[in-house]
Amino acid sequence: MTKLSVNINKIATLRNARGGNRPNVLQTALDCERFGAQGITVHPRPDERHIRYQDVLDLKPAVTTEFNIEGNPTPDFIQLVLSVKPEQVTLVPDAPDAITSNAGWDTLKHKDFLVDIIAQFKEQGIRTSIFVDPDPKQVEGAALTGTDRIELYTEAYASQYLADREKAVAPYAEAAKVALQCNLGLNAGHDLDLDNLRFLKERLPNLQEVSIGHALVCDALYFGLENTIQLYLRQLNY
Ligand SMILES: CC(=O)[C@@H](O)[C@H](O)COP(=O)(O)O
Ligand SMILES: NCC(=O)COP(=O)(O)O
Repeated sequence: MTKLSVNINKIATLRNARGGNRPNVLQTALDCERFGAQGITVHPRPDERHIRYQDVLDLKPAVTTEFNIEGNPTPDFIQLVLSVKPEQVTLVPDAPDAITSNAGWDTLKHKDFLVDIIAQFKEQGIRTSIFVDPDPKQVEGAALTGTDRIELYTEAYASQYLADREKAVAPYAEAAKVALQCNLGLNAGHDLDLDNLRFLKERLPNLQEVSIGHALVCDALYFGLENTIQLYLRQLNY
């Protein structure tokens, strides 16, 4: 079964907009779990535009499902993750000023760097995942870094889905096969929503986890958070 990890970045965006503590990020994470989420994902960016490092420290003792921390492995990020020891860390090659995540790793060019970073996390019992495009060569390169899993960057799938879903999913299905052949665990995320999620899951039988935030929080404005999480879980056959 594919697990749903709710990314709560945008809850923190709303909280930061007024400078107070409403919505309460910690309480929202606990409510997401109570509503059925099987994981909580956060992406503390260097400018702390939404999730702050303090949020990560506050969440760790309270989250009872899988805690997934995403980010570019800067020294500060590495220190934060090693101090918190989440169930999973997802390494993303984002530039500090990126408006959002916009590319996967070049696992061939950055192999030595990734091997070293991944080993540091695995030594502490933290599962590692690295963000990659659906390119078989990059997936094969990921296997050489020692990572436990890859996360397929699904923006291209989502942007093409309505026009031609078979064409959109094809590279991801191929990348998923290569991941299986390389004994890599498989996650996926970015721009997944209630329209495109089920088809992706059906075509990627080894998909273990999706992390979804932006669309889910937007949907919750209309359907409510509990109902929205249930709607996403239904797309994953729960
Ligand atoms: C890696 C990825 O695609 C998302 O997890 C990312 O966290 C989105 O970041 P924003 O919420 O800052 O757009
Ligand atoms: N890794 C993807 C994620 O955590 C959420 O991405 P999005 O649903 O906010 O685009």
